[in-house]
Amino acid sequence: MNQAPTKITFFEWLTPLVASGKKTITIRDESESHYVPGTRVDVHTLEKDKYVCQIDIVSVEKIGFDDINEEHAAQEFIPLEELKPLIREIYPNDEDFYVITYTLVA
Ligand SMILES: CC(=O)Nc1ccn([C@H]2C[C@H](O)[C@@H](CO)O2)c(=O)n1
Repeated sequence: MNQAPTKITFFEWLTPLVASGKKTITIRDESESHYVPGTRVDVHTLEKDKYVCQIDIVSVEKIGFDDINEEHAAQEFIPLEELKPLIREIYPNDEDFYVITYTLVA
């Protein structure tokens, strides 16, 4: 049986939003969707693998690209008109994504 992942990376420029508790979701492709609700995960920067903080995974829910909306943007703490192009840039060929909801560990 596969183990639940214990680490997630974010672009360095996004990590202050995660560490402050302002950003409460991330939208990833299938390859990064295997987080398990109820587990605790270490946040690192993607670029330098620097430890940032810990988060608890709340839920992992499948979503289509076209269904990403203002509510997701608010939870991402990124304007929707920036969020959707960013996701397209990271994942140019995907239509199905996963909303990973988490809480910051104090
Ligand atoms: C390896 C990789 O893809 N890392 C990612 C992917 C996405 N993000 C952020 C960017 C947006 O806030 C959301 C939407 O995908 O997640 C990231 O920080 N690192």
